[in-house]
Amino acid sequence: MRFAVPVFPGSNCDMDCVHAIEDVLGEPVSPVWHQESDLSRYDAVILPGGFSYGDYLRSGALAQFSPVMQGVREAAVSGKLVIGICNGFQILLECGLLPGAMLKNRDLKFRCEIQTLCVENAKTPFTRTYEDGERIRIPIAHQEGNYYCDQETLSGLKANGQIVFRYVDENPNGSVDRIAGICNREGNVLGMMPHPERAIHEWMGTEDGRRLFESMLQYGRRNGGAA
Ligand SMILES: NC(=O)CC[C@H](N)C(=O)O
Repeated sequence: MRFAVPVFPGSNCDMDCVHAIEDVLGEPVSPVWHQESDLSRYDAVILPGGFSYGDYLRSGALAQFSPVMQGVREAAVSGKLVIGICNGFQILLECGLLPGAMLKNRDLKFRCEIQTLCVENAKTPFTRTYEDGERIRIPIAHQEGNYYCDQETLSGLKANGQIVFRYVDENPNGSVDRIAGICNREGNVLGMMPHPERAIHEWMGTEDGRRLFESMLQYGRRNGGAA
């Protein structure tokens, strides 16, 4: 399974994502500069965290116009797996591949710490090796992770099983309904604020992120390489 990691000016978790795929899966993975627009040779896309375009205007607001987002849209529409982590999630919201918006953290502070999450839907291609209701520990690191959507959108997310992760012990950023990660209706596009790529080795303090990448590979293989 071939993974692409788009790199925007200001991305800073791109190589962590590349290492996660190499270390956990041993699958081919390439950083792709944001000016490329053709991602057709890849089976899955990981939009990494960071501060694309310096978070100017709003996090992810400018990155949505990078040429590589054309390739990301095509991958999403064709059913390939697309995951946005932190700034990647913010970009997916800005470009409309996922519903809702991100506000500044309720306390206006950058929060960088391990959080306990509940896996709310273990049937997605990204969570199939977890259990429904399982508690996992994954770090967050953001200042604009206060997920917001209106009541109608929230009802739709709940009804369709699109809430994939929720914060458990506390709500670190003030997100609606303690949301930490959501997917699209089809389930092939996931956005999450916590960083699974920072949770893949014991020395990182938690290895609970490994199974997310393993889930993607398992799903991709069952679907003939391409997800
Ligand atoms: N690690 C990240 O991707 C966090 C950066 C993000 N732009 C923020 O809201 O702070």
